[in-house]
Amino acid sequence: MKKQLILEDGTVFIGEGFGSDTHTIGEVVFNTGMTGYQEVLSDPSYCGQIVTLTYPLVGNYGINRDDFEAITPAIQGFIVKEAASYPSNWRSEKTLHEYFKIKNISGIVGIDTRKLTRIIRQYGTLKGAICSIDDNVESVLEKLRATKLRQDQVKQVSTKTAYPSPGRGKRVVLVDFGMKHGILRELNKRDCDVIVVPYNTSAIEILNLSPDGVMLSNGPGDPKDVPEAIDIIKELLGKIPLFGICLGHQLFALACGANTEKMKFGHRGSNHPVKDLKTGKVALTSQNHGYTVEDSSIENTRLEVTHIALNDGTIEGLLHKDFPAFTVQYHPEASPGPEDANGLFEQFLQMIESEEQEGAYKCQNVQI
Ligand SMILES: NC(=O)CC[C@H](N)C(=O)O
Repeated sequence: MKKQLILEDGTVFIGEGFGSDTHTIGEVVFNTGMTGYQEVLSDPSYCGQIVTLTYPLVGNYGINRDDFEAITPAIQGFIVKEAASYPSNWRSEKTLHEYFKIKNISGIVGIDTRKLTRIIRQYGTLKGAICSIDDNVESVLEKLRATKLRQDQVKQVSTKTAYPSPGRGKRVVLVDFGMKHGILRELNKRDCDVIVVPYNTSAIEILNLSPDGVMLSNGPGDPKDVPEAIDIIKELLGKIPLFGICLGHQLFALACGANTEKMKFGHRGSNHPVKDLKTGKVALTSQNHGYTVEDSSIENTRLEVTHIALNDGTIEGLLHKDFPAFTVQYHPEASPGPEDANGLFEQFLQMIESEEQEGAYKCQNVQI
């Protein structure tokens, strides 16, 4: 079935449909990774977004049972240049088309994704619709422009109930704002005894689980749409070691009095260079974000900028000057992408260890 991709600036692309035939509207964003499409399409941070990949060949190694970042994908649609009909890999169980059909997600193939990316880079992130070739462009455009994108994505993708992911090491409460399972895998790999909790779990409930440290996960949407999470982090700060990733980093910054702003087209890919300002070392990182911590807002806080993006100088890492807490805008768990920054999980565990030795952050005064 032929489909069209209509952008809010009026551009129309014609392509072939794959997956579900449902019409879909979302924010169109591009990812520059050359591999890792399965992790991208299942990353909950893309909730509400239609993703295009700049790399032209997609689906070559199929879809397997192991590489999901979440079991239920939250993306709104997928735009590719070429989707492999005959994947070749021993782990492959389905084609992209079969998977999208089962999950009822709309895809479009045969699109000039480089042209599309140039439009997004020039215009900024914009709304788009994937619909049937028979739909009237003017009426789709009218609907598209009138559509207000949802603001409750974190609520949509966060777990509804807490669950354990056991280990024999440090006890970590992982707050799920739309967690990529890669984060949980990295913690479990280091033998952490993890309890994953919903995004709106109160600070008291978290502390009553007697964690040694708290992780703030990645997640979709604008951090300012989750004020309850900002309040929870404010309460946790200084009581327990904290480590935040991506949305967790942005929420932490807001909780510490800094500000966040929307970027023109964001950072999404697995090849973003980030500089550690202390060591001068550069790591290649996996990224997926459309918001950033505003540079000038750091001045009046107790935060120190530890990392910056080499492509545009935006903030990529923060450290609290008074309390054991640090966060990064990029993804040390990779999935997909380079593992240069993987050591941050060790850094988190070392931070917990040294706080324990000092005996400073044993949760005193917590009411049960
Ligand atoms: N991966 C993430 O956690 C993304 C954070 C936030 N939703 C953004 O787009 O900036």
